[in-house]
Amino acid sequence: MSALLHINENRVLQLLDWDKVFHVIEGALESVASNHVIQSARSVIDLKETNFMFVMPGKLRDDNGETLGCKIACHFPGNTTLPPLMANILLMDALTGELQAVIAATGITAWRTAAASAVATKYLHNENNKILAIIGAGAQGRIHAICLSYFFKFKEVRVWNRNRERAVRLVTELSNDSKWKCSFKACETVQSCLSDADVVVTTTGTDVSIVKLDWLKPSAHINAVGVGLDCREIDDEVYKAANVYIDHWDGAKEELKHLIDIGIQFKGQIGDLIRGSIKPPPKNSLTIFQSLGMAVEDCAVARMIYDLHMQNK
Ligand SMILES: NC(=O)C1=CN([C@@H]2O[C@H](COP(=O)(O)OP(=O)(O)OC[C@H]3O[C@@H](n4cnc5c(N)ncnc54)[C@H](OP(=O)(O)O)[C@@H]3O)[C@@H](O)[C@H]2O)C=CC1
Ligand SMILES: O=C(O)C1=NCCCC1
Repeated sequence: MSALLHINENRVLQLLDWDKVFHVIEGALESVASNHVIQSARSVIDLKETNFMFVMPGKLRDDNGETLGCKIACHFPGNTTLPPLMANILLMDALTGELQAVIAATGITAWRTAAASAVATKYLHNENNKILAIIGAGAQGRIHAICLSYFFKFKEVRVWNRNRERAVRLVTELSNDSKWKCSFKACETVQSCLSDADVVVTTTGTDVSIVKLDWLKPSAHINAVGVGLDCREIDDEVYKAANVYIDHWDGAKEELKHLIDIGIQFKGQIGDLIRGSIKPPPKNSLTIFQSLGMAVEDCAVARMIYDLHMQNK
């Protein structure tokens, strides 16, 4: 038996790199479409008092061989000093099942989710000098603003948040960072944030629809990141008008029943677009990447972190 390794959050954040994460996430999305993965929809346990536990096991085969892992994510929204999402990944030897490492995964969850949106944006709206609108300035809103600004050269990045102070704080943080060449703006309303926006990210998970069809540019691309069985942040009319893509069918069948029930037919998985096994949507059409998050994204990034940690000890 080898000794169990723990890679903590600080070490993970030192090793995360946007180009590397983008590469492994693009590979993981593609592997899903090529049937090189084993995973299911996540299982969710309601711990009451608004706390939840999510369990996400998966196995994938990629350039690095076979990777087996399981993320356990606890969402405790009442946390004050700790982040609301506390996640860890158990990484196993794919041949024996032996536990190799426990890897902190709060940062990994944020980065892999934003990278999946960046991959979807590459395949559905690969343009520079545009306007980005971020709806929700929590962990996902913040990391999406950073990740998408890194990969696409926006001329303006707008942020709306229910509690406006948080949007202003994020905009101040981003404006003070000299590596960004675009302008950042906190918006008063969702409508003003969306007006003329080319790329939109929704990250509130709210059960009331706050994104309306009339407020969107007809050629906008939306990365819909908020998830949960009650999540309705985007109005049904938007889904009806859009070409909708998902990350994985197994998750969609479980967690997007409300969209299936109103007749939404998903065009395919992002991995199918990457493989070229489905046609891209018509240019200038409204598109949605409905992200759910996948175990194999976590496994792929955990494996990358493990390998980098071992090479740079
Ligand atoms: N697709 C994927 O792979 C993943 C999706 N998620 C999902 O992304 C969403 C955001 O997660 P995360 O950023 O980590 O969470 P945070 O707790 O960090 O942020 C939550 C955000 O949602 C806003 N919000 C909450 N309730 C409402 C409401 N009723 N109306 C408007 N805004 C609201 C908050 O605003 P305020 O500041 O005013 O409270 C805040 O901006 C969740 O739905 C989560 O399940 C998370 C991880 C991966
Ligand atoms: O994909 C994930 O990871 C999560 N999604 C929803 C909320 C918790 C973690």
